[in-house]
Amino acid sequence: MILSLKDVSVRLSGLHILQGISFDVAASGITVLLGRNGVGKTTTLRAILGLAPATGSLTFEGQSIAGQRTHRLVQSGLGYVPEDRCVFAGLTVAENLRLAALREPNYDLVFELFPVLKQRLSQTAGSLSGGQQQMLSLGRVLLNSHKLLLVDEPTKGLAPKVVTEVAVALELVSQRVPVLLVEQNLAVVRRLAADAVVLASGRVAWTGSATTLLGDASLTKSLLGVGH
Ligand SMILES: Nc1ncnc2c1ncn2[C@@H]1O[C@H](COP(=O)(O)OP(=O)(O)OP(=O)(O)O)[C@@H](O)[C@H]1O
Repeated sequence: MILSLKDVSVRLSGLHILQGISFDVAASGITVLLGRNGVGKTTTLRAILGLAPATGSLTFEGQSIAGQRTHRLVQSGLGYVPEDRCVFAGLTVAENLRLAALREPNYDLVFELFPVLKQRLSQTAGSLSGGQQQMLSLGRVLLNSHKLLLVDEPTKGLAPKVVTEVAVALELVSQRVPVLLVEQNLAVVRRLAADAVVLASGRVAWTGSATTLLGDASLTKSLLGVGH
């Protein structure tokens, strides 16, 4: 495992959003974090990154990271792709990438994974399709070497064909770097995820293989409230 949470709690505005959650993230492939709307998935990612005030134990590569400042966590190898596709709409693809680049950016990797970005370097990011913007968002993080990526709902609001493109992109990314993925689209989860963690009412309600979870219709319905 690369990341471990033990008894992590978060209170926001007096509400006990995460109530002592524990789970591990595998050192390779994709671990998917699931749960109904508002259950605390984004808050979990924010707690890992030091962006939400958490108590409990957080261990990254065997070292405690509880209470560490966000910039230190990023320096030590945590990458974050937030839900809102943080691209600068008025800047070109090349400019977006240049702004994200730290020491020794790996443009070759980004262009190998997402050739479309190389073809559209001089196009403004705002005029890219939703899927292309998501690839730019992932590309901006992948320019710099990370040991674990936290990716929040990358397929949200995308058309079905584009969802598949982003899923393929994530699959390629996960061959290079492990990913903790928040994803609501169960077809994407089925395609990508080896391990699943389900949150419910601020707690971990289930952990196991995504295939097992999605293969059990009544479990999926009771945990996620959806049939499939
Ligand atoms: N800064 C905040 N102050 C107060 N409450 C908050 C704050 N941020 C989030 N919350 C609440 O915490 C709960 C969990 O939110 P969070 O965004 O983590 O859920 P989520 O599982 O990612 O939801 P979704 O699937 O809808 O994106 C929600 O009820 C939300 O309203």
